[in-house]
Amino acid sequence: MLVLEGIRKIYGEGGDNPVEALKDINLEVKKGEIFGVVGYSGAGKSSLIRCVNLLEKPTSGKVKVNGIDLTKLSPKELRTERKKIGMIFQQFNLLHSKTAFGNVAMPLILEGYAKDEIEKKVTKLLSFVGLTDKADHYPEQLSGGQKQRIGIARALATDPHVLLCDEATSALDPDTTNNVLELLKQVRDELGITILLITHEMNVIRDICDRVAVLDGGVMVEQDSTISLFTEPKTAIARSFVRTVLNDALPEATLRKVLERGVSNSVYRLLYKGESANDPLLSDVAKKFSIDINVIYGTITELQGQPFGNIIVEINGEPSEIAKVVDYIKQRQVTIKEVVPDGV
Ligand SMILES: Nc1ncnc2c1ncn2[C@@H]1O[C@H](COP(=O)(O)OP(=O)(O)OP(=O)(O)O)[C@@H](O)[C@H]1O
Repeated sequence: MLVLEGIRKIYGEGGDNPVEALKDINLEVKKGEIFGVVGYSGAGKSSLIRCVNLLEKPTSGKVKVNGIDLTKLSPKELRTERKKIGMIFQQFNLLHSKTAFGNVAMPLILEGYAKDEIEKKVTKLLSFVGLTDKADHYPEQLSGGQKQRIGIARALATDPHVLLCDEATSALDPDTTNNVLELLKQVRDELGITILLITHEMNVIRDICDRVAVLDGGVMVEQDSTISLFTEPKTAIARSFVRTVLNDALPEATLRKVLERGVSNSVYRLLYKGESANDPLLSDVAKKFSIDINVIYGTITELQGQPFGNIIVEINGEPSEIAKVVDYIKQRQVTIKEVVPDGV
């Protein structure tokens, strides 16, 4: 549905201080998917999302929407194709002189829709975003969450196939963020719209994204399903993002203390996904093997509606018996990794 091929963006090319903001970005967002790009400030997120609708022209590379390469189109053709791409912004970008109704109507007025058609469409969109009663309110009379709902309704006015979200919840408090994320899920589930979002907030990725890419210094360093990235991040930067919402690092001092307790103990991290999170694994292990097992730390959260357990245990026993336990746990579809001092 949305394909980026070899996207590079260099600001000030040919000048004294060129900035290479994007370096060979390749990604494919499937129809009906919610895809998140996460990165720290300056990673290139805004450049990337602006390259998708050609608000920023990529220095090289292709941007394909439904197989059409937008970089090859004439200005007129691009105007037509752009209607298939809606966008919402961190600061909402509403017109202050227009009511909620007027803001949502704006793209339709620009498209030359008839008055009764506009009336019908805007009424439907305001109802979809739950703000029918705010139709006559001006932006300054709306809360941040309501403004973003109006922004979403406006973006949907031209029936886009893709919705781009530029830090759409970064200006909102946690409760309002959840409400707006729920609405974005509804946009995907009920209207079948594909969503590409950029954010620096890992909770946004955890709560609504099917897949995620990590951007660092203009390079896409990791790309995976959300559940895999949370459970098995491969790069240090992905791990640090995951830890902003799942603070699962065992303090070094605690780890050393546990390891100093006995000569024959080891510490392991167990990661349970999906159904296996509900298995009584630890009590099975304690019954089957001649070891002692103690939980040092444990959480169970939800990722993509599936339970995800992250537990750190101390296992006391003979090394050969511990090795058998590790094998047994692996067979139960649970990831098990030894935790060592100064490890990750
Ligand atoms: N118009 C511009 N001219 C020159 N350099 C730019 C321009 N826009 C962005 N940059 C540079 O490109 C790099 C990536 O910036 P970008 O805004 O895309 O990152 P970001 O991840 O969105 O950061 P933030 O979250 O802070 O907005 C930065 O080094 C930035 O200074």
